[in-house]
Amino acid sequence: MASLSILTSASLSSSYHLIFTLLAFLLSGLIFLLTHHKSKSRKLNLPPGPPGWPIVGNLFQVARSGKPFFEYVNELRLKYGPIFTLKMGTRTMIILSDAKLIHEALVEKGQVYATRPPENPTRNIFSCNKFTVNASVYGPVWRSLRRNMVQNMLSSSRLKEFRGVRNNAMEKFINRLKAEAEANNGVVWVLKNARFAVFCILLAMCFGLEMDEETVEKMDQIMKTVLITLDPRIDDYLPILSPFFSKQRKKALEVRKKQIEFIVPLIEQRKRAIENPGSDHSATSFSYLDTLFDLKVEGRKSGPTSAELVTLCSEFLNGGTDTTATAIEWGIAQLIANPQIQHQLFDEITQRVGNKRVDEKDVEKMPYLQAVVKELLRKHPPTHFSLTHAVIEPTTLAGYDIPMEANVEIYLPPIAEDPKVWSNPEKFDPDRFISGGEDADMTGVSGVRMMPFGVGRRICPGLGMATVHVHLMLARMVQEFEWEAYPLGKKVDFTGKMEFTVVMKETLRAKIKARGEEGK
Ligand code: HEM
Repeated sequence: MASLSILTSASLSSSYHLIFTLLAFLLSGLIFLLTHHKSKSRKLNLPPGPPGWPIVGNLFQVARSGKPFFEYVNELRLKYGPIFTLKMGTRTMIILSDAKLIHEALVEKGQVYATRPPENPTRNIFSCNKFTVNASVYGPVWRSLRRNMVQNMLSSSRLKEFRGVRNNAMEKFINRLKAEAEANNGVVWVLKNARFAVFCILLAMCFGLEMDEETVEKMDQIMKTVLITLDPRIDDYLPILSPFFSKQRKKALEVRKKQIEFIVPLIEQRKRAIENPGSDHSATSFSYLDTLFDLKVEGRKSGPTSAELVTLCSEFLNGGTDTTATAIEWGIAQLIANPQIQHQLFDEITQRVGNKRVDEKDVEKMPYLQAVVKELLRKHPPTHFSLTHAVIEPTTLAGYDIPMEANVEIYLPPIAEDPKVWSNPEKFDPDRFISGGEDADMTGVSGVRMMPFGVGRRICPGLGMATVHVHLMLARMVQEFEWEAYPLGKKVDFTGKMEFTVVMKETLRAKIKARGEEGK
């Protein structure tokens, strides 16, 4: 979620295999030395285990496997169980994938596990030395930034104030889908359009300015370039190699400069609009920026600098865009693969709202829609890893030492697919939450069963807003259109691919048919 590049660990994307495979062979000797030196000197207090214990994989092996990182981790999990260690160059990664262990760490010992590990130099450029909610270490800066974001933007009362923004974005979204379908024989791209709709909502909330499509596209382009620049590189794991990456560092600084040059004028525009009320017709009543201009950060005399404002706005935009759009893509894929679920959802919408457009207030009267969204987030958590955690002091978990310098990675999918907890976990079955009586508490307070938003002190603060967006978008999409596979009859391929989030490997194209006036 997670890094303004919010999803630090999740962005260990398959793309880095290419770089790794080339470089790793040359560097294998070096890695071997580093790995062995570190594992001997760390003196982990661990129970006896198979050969190679406690470190079950390293950078070289990950690269050599040629597999996406999450697939590699999943194989190790099946072999070594719910807690194991990878030595990724100079970094120690402890991977957790068991609900009880995660509850113990993130909820019961929440404060101990509430910090973040040091960032690499590229990330530091974009996070202004960790001046964001997601990257800041557990302490006064994190508390001030998070409190501000939650209380002033994401609380349920604040969220209601942006209902108009969401309704506008939904109308644009439906019209874009209609126009694309008209131009392409009824065929539309799902992720791209969903992404655009969420991005428009977040932009309006963030800057308090109505933007034309060109500005939105430009901003989107910049955000994507930033995310690509933040993709992990081999020198993140072996800093000794950083002199070989000076070109990439220079490029990162250029991208940062462009980002600042594009966003600062928008910040200035918002400032002028607040200082001279009524002077700017594109200005709306309230925005995230307004809360940041006067932000008091514990332990600091002055408010955020321009560069820090750019970083905080980017965090707000990135945190909720790809994550939400990814959920929509998987959701529509499941509705296509399960037409009876789509029918049942459409029936509920028609019964509850009749001829009018679904509004977010209607969602509470729609138990089946709620069940579909829960099942979607259980079966397809948009990120397969939570953000990387670290401990504020050395501790132990299940008898393992957890040292302060370790990256604690939470691998999410096995939790929501545990057959001890879920009946028939493979099946996409919203009814499990209705007649099946299963429970989907996503906060993990009383026990972890599924955790698409993380749990504990660093749980995603956007949980409430994201679920409003997913409910509303899915409901509007199903109310307006019937969704079918493209080409017609094609079986949906549910293989995932790790990018910033875990998207569908075969980007979803769907055939849509307007439902006609009687359906609205
Ligand atoms: C379906 C949509 C979303 C998903 C699946 C999601 C998922 C996550 C996850 C897994 C984390 C990491 C939690 C941890 O560190 O243990 C996270 C953190 C975070 N998310 Fe989200 N997120 C979503 C939407 C949003 C939205 C809409 C926003 C705000 C605009 C947002 C802002 C953040 C922030 C700021 C953090 C860092 C929290 C901290 O470190 O204290 N997310 N999210």
